[in-house]
Amino acid sequence: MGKKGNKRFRGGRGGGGQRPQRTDYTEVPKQNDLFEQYYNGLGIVHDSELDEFWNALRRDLPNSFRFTGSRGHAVHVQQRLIDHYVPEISGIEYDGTRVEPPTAIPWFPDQLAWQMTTPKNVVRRFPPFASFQKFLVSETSVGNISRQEAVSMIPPLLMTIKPGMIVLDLCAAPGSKTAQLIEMVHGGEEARMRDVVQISKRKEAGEQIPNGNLIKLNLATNGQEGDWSDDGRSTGLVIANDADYKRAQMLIHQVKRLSSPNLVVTNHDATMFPSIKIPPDGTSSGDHLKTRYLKFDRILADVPCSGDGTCRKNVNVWKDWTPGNALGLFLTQVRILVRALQMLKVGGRVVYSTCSMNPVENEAVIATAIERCGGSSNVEVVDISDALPKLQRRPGLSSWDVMDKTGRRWQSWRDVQAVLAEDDTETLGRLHEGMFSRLAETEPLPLERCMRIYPHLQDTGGFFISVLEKRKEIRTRPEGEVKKIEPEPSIIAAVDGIEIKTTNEKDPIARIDALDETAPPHANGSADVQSAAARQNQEIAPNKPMAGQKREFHAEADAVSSAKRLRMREPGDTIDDPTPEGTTDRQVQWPPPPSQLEASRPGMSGLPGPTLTRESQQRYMKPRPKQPFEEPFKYLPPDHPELESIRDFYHLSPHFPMDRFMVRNVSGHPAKTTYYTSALARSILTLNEGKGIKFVHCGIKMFVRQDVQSEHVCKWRVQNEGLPLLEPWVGEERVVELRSRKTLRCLLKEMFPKVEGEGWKQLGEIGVRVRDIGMGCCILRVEPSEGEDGFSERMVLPLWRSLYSLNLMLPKEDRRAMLLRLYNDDSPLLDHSKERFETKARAPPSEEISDAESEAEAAAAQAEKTQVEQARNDTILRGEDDDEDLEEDGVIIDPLAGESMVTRAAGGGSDTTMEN
Ligand SMILES: C[S@@+](CC[C@H](N)C(=O)[O-])C[C@H]1O[C@@H](n2cnc3c(N)ncnc32)[C@H](O)[C@@H]1O
Repeated sequence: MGKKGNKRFRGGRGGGGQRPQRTDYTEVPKQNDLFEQYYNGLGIVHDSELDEFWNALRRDLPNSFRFTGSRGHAVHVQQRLIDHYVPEISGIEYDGTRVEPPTAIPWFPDQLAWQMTTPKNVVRRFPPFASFQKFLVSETSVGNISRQEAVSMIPPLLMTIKPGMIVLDLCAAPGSKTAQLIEMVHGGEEARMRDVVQISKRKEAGEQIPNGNLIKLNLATNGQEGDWSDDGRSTGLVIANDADYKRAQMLIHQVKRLSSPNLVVTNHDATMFPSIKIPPDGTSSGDHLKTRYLKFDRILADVPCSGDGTCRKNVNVWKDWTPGNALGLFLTQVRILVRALQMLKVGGRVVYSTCSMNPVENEAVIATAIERCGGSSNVEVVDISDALPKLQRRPGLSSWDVMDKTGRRWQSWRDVQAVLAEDDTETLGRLHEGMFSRLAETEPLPLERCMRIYPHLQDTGGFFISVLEKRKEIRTRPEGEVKKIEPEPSIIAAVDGIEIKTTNEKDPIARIDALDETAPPHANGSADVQSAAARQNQEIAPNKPMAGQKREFHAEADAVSSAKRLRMREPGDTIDDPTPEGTTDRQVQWPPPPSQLEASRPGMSGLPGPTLTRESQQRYMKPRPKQPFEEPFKYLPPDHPELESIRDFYHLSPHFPMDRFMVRNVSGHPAKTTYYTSALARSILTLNEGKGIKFVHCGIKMFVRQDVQSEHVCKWRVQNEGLPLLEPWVGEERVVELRSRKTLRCLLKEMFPKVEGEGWKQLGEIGVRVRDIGMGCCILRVEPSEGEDGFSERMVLPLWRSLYSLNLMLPKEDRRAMLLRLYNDDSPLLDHSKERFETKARAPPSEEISDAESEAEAAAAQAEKTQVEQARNDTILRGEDDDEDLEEDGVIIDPLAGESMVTRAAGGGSDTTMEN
């Protein structure tokens, strides 16, 4: 944990300049006439409930948190809360009344989410809470507890994710929902892997086990069906995307502790999320293998929104609420949802959510997106009334009115058109036909199947969720058909121009572009970096662009359109989809990769190309500002000498795949860190290299280079985050088994306990084993056992044996968290290396020690010193430095330090608020 400076959020999202002051919550009056008038008039709750509704919105939000990680592990941490802290807190009195202890959120499965009404500042400062506060801080810092608003936990629960599924989280930062998705994709993985190892060991021992039905033989998995094709490892994938690069980095930090090799993080505008190539399926079409693009089983569209449902924690909502906030986000929300539906498999589901209560951002978006996708025969609003039965909810709205930016209410688009005849475009600037309810239609959508959560129902924030299922491949209607009443803004006009042009084209590829256009490019060519909100503001800018500007946008957009056409004509590429061309997903890529721009220049491709102005060429060719260079992902050949040395030293089973290791540097040489990814992640990274897709993260650290003094010791030490995946396949030669609580406590508490001389005798049941095991990295395996001195939980930890001592290679914060949880011990750690080095420095040179002996000793001392430094680096890298980064982004490690875990940032959401 960082020690530098005050960890309380000081506002701002980095990027230089002065940090804004933190809002003094007591100073913001919780009152806003338009806000109250709009929702009172909408009738979203019965008149008799209105007082309760507004009173709840004005109260502070309870603190809620979730136990994270694999289910088995999360349950152990949760048990500590139940057994120890709940009884302890129940006895505390504050201000003369008994404190309410934390309670499990009733609708969340397995009691893995909790909430507490005691104010944060009381928990932080009132001494009787000190040990509970320490538990929360410690478990949060190591990632076992994640502070998350209760309603924000709902969308992933409605995604019905099964291990092995391909999942996309389109607006993912800061990542609290992504973390839930990752956990689901990895569900049951550890148990499956252990079973596979057991079975292969039994086979090796000569037992006759019939091939095929491994499930029947399972021990740990207890007959669980599912993701067995990769020796039990999860084959699923989570792609987490955010348009904001800094927030994408926050997300990476947030989910790092889950150590998923099945996670890929991208940085794109979701309205034009690029299509991702996957390997051909082996069937051929004519002379060529078909190019295939990734389609998703599940997509989460937790879109940027006005966030008025978060006013219990973001008090500025009271101050800043205007009807224009929602109106300004509508188009972006529709585009994101349409793009999600395009990328979905038939039978797959999109979960759309916002933390806004405004129907313009919710039901209107659902209806407009479904309409654009061809109606309810193509996309169904799923009935989720049976899901999460204990969750109090209200049905989606079927009719509503829309408040324009002056506060005037409109019942229907027809009313707007009537006034439009009088040319009142200034006031009505942001209204769109799609924002209005369609109750008058012959077959209205079953919007009551959407889910609305109001603050007074179960003391939460306000929230909206809808689950959509794709029934058929879709042909999206061009956005231009959704009429707007304002003068055409620049970019939209440009794209509409392209659409009209291309719709008349005979070329089917051009028609695909025309039919499927979901979002216009940005005026400044940096679509992916700019937030949708900022872009939206640009699009609805009332002023017409200057004529010159407009022409340039046409030229740029034409360039892209042409580049897309070229790309689709790559040799061997055919669209791998049985439905007619033009009806399905297409590639969206902005800006096009330089190679395509090269090819799109007149005369380069043999196809008619656009003429780019010099200025726009420069804009595409030069690196875009604020986009840090991402190191490439370079996979190592499985027979790379470094990998062979690893395989031999750790006696890795042949079942462990050696073709999924990669490094992140241009040379592709394993210099410092070797990462591991899932097979699908590898295919995606390699097939899409250089295609303009901005991958910003993938892979877990599996091995880190370590200085060693003996040539027989492997230079690659196992990282804790890679251990759960590797450990089942490591040979017994490098494993130390521990059974006693006392021994583990000693290893956690003491850094570098002595093994040399008689030191090993102090190390209990592992003493002889660690005395005799060769130097280098090994694995400490803690098996659960009955009895007082045993463990209820299985654990695996990296251990380093040097000539003199032994050391758990864990960051200090992990040691402390485990000591507190397993032993209720928060006394300081002991570092034996210091005293040993000091003693050695004081000792007079001994005449009896031979040169060879003293050389060996010096080498060993040096190795041990390196170990100490490495151990400290681990702590710094995973604790202090990261923490410093987080501070920059306004993330607070203290779990009770407010949901401003992340600062206000473009995007809104239950974890953030929209800046308008
Ligand atoms: C409501 S927040 C998402 C919260 C997140 N799902 C979570 O649970 O932690 C919305 C996010 O959308 C991002 N965003 C805004 N416009 C976007 C766009 N056009 N494409 C992708 N992401 C966008 C914002 O940067 C913000 O991080």
